[in-house]
Amino acid sequence: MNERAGSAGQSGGARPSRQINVVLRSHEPYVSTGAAPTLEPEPPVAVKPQTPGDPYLEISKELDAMVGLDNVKLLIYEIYALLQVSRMRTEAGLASGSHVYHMIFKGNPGTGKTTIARIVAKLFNKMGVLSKGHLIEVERADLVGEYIGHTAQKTRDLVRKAIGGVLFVDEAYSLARGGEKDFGKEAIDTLVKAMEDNRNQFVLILAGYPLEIEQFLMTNPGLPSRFPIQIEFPDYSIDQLIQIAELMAKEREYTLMPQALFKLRQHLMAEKMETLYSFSNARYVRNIIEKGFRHQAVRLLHQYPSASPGKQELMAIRPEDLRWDARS
Ligand SMILES: Nc1ncnc2c1ncn2[C@@H]1O[C@H](COP(=O)(O)OP(=O)(O)OP(=O)(O)O)[C@@H](O)[C@H]1O
Repeated sequence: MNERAGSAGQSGGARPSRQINVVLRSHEPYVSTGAAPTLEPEPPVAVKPQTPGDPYLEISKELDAMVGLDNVKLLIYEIYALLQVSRMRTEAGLASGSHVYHMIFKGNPGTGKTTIARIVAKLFNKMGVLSKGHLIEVERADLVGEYIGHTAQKTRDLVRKAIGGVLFVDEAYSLARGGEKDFGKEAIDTLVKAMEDNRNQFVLILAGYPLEIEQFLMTNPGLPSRFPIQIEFPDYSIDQLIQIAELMAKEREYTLMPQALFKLRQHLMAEKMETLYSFSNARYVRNIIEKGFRHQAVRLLHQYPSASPGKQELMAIRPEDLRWDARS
């Protein structure tokens, strides 16, 4: 289990740098399709410029730093807009309604689900929906126990820890894999009860591979209606993976040299084709880049045994630094 706190600091600053031009049908704002929705004769949903102190400002900076995911970014903006308008409606003496924010994240490994869950937790905290805005990330082994009653206890303890934040259950479908007699069923029942008992006190996000999550929801007919927000995280294209690699390098003040980028692109094309659904997208790229930093360090120590190689060389990731054999 991982606990990852989402910071709750306020930000000031300028207008947002981007505008989302995806068009959604107004009657289906909560289900993202992953692909750009088909066009309707409606004006595009545009992100309103934020004023300093606007809670969305910091969130939008974090979202902008992520490559692609336009459908996800749009949905998060819609949630923000709904929360803002609910607040205004309350102030105007109108019914603001009680909304349910439990979510399903469908996507292959490394498509950004956990990162977005953390941003969602922060948004809800800044908007006053969640008191803490932290993320408790769990998987089957954290929830399921070894004897009767153990599972319910373990699950309840984790829900308690998640109060005020988000409980993120990765590979949620594995809870249903053993059928009726499995303790996973007890974990699901306990989670459902906790959603009723602790209304609006935590947000539950179930995440996993698209097909398996679909099957999971089908075998639990009571579940889908409890998760009104479903988001698809598409696999990244090769161009997006390259952009992500460049971003990861830039964040650490490294530069991927053109030949290194070419080598990486060739490798990603082959790897993606070979591994298909098990390809771990941005996580795979992160691993290669981080190994690249280590290989570069060893190379530089050998090439420049007695002096600093200089700033440019310290930054340059060359093709020989990017390796993907078992040893690398
Ligand atoms: N769109 C993106 N732009 C930049 N970096 C990204 C993007 N998506 C993911 N990453 C990075 O890739 C890594 C893996 O992302 P993350 O853990 O959010 O994926 P995940 O879908 O939760 O994976 P898994 O299902 O395997 O747990 C993280 O380091 C994250 O910062």
